[in-house]
Amino acid sequence: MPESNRLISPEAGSDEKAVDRVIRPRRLADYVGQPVACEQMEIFIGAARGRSEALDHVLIFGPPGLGKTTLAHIVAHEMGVNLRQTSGPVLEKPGDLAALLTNLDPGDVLFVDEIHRLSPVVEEILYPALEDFQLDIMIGEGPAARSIKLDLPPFTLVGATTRAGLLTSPLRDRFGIVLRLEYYGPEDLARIVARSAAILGIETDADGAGEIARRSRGTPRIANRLLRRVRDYAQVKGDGRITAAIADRALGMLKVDARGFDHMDRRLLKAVIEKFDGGPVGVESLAAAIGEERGTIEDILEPFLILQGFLMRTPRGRVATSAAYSHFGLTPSPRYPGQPSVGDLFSTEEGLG
Ligand SMILES: Nc1ncnc2c1ncn2[C@@H]1O[C@H](COP(=O)(O)OP(=O)(O)OP(=O)(O)O)[C@@H](O)[C@H]1O
Ligand SMILES: [Mg+2]
Repeated sequence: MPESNRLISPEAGSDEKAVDRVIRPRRLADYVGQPVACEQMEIFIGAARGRSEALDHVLIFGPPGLGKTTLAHIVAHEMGVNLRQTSGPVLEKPGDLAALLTNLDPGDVLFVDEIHRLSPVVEEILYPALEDFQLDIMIGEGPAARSIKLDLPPFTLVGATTRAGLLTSPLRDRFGIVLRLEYYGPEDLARIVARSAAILGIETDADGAGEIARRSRGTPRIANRLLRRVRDYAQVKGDGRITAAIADRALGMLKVDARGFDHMDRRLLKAVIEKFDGGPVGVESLAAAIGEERGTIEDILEPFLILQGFLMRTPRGRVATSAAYSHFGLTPSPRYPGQPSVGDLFSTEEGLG
C-alpha cells in the first residue's frame, strides 16, 4: 500500500478537504495544545495589532498534519487581514512571486507552504521583499533588459515546512518569528477529538475520545480521520455512540495498534529487528528493505517512533530499542540489548581495529 493510502498517513487525503474546512479552528483560542507557539503568537499578534503594523514574518515547521496551515490561517484571521496561499514548488519564476506580492493589501499574509522547495531565483527576489518591502525585477531580455524597483505594501510572509533543515540560512534569518510544532500529547488530542465530534454531531464519551487520541500518532489530522472511521463502525456495529470499547474494536479492525502504530510503522521496526539484527542500519538500506523512500522514513515514519522511544538514531544508523522488541513480544538479541554499543556512538571506524 503506498504511503498516501495509509489510514494513519499524516498527509491529507483529497476527500478530507471538505470536512477540514468545517473542523479547522479559526481562532487562536480554539487551537488546542502547542502552548509555546500559542503564547508567542498571542503576544506578537497583540503587539502588532496595537501598533497597527504588519506582523513580523513567521516560519512554522513541524511534521505533516500538526497544524501548520491551520496556524497560518489563524494568524491572518486574528490580524484581521487577507491570506493568499501558494507553495514553494508552484512559484517557478520570479514573475510568479512578483504577481502575488504586488497584489497584496497592506498587512496581508502571504502563506507559502513547502517553503523549502522555493527555487533559488525566486528566493533571491524574496530577500529584499522581506527586508525592505521592495521588489527588484528584470524586465525584458538582452540589451533592452532593465531592472525596475517596486515598492510593496508591508506584508507578513508565513512560511511552512516539514523540513527546516533544508531551508537556506539567508532565508531562515529573515523570519522574525520561528515556531516549531511538536507532536501532541493524548490529552490535547482527546480535546481535539471531542471538539471535532461536537462539530460533526458525533456522540462520543470521554473514554472513546481518549482511545482514539492515544492511537493517533500525536497528530490532529490522524485523530480527526480515525474519529470518522470509528464513527462508521459505531453506526454499523453499535448504536452510533463512540465508547472506548467501540473505538478499540474499530481501530483493531483497522489494524491501528494500541500504540497507534500501523502496518508501515510495524514494518519498519520489524525490518530493523529481523533483517538487521536490531541495527544499527543506515537509512538507505532500511529504505531499500521496506520499499519506501528515504524522505518518507526521515520525515514521517521515524520522528514519531524516535519520540516514543522505539527507535534510536545513532551516527552509524538506526537501532531498535528494547521497547520495540517487547512491542512484538520479542527479546532483544544479546549483542544489541536495545542500546547502542560504544562503537555505535562513533561514526568512523577509527580506533576499532
Ligand atoms: N492545534 C490544533 N487544534 C485543533 N485542531 C487542529 C490543530 N492542529 C491541527 N488541527 C486539525 O488537523 C488538521 C490538519 O492540520 P493542518 O492542515 O494545519 O496540518 P499541516 O501541519 O499544515 O500539515 P501538512 O504538513 O500536511 O501541510 C486540520 O484540519 C485541523 O482540523
Ligand atoms: Mg499544511
